[in-house]
Amino acid sequence: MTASFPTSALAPDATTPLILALPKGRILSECGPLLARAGIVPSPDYADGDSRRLRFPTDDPLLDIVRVRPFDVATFVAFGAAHIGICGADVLMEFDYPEVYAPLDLGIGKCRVSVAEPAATAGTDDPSRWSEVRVASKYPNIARRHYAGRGIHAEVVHLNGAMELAPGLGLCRMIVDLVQTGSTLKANGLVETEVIADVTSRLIVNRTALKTQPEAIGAWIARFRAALETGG
Ligand SMILES: Nc1ncnc2c1ncn2[C@@H]1O[C@H](COP(=O)(O)OP(=O)(O)OP(=O)(O)O)[C@@H](O)[C@H]1O
Ligand SMILES: O=P(O)(O)OC[C@H]1O[C@H](OP(=O)(O)OP(=O)(O)O)[C@H](O)[C@@H]1O
Repeated sequence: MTASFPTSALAPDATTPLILALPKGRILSECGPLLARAGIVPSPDYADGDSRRLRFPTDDPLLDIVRVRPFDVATFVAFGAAHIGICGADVLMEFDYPEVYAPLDLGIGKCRVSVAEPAATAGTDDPSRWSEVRVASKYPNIARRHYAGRGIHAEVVHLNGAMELAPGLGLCRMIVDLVQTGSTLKANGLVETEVIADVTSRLIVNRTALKTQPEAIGAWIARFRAALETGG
């Protein structure tokens, strides 16, 4: 997908802050220590769970943080609304934005994108004979690409959560979803049958911003790299 974006955010003057997009939820809590090691000190209300504010200054007048949904981080960065971000490789795979460059694996948010199906029927059919399959997923592009690679047309039912219910209720034959411990699959009578990709969170940057502000953005990449090295 190609993002065409306004260029105003990409070539700010020397006093306009860069914008770092962070994902709400589990990655945000996991990346706290990394942000601290990178020397990023958000304003105090950033930690206030009740605050409805979405954009926060930091102690660096040239860096602001925006807090967005995990799935939207790549889109904010691809369109140049944010210059830098942190998001899961699952999200990068799903959107596949050419404008997004992911220079660093942050090693947090480990999980995998997998295919799962009911334990009762797993292995009872030969998928190489299928021409189509109905799959429920929050990742329609990943799911379609995965099956297309095997010559199978995937009809994807797009769900945003509780995917594990779908096969048992007759909505689909399989699901493509994130698996970490496997406990959600187990609790819902499903088994993981294929791993499509291993996932960790990445530091991402907008390619045009990197070209127009190589020193500022390059310095942030270097700070995150150093923070990873000092974190062991
Ligand atoms: N067990 C897991 N389940 C889901 N996501 C995980 C897991 N482990 C790591 N992650 C990472 O966290 C990201 C999603 O975080 P989280 O589950 O907090 O958000 P979400 O439920 O997808 O968001 P939203 O509230 O917007 O629906 C994923 O993109 C993935 O990279
Ligand atoms: O293998 P596990 O450790 O059980 O983790 C996997 C579960 O975690 C995610 O859901 P999440 O908790 O984000 O809830 P959601 O349905 O709101 O996305 C994912 O969609 C799985 O349901």
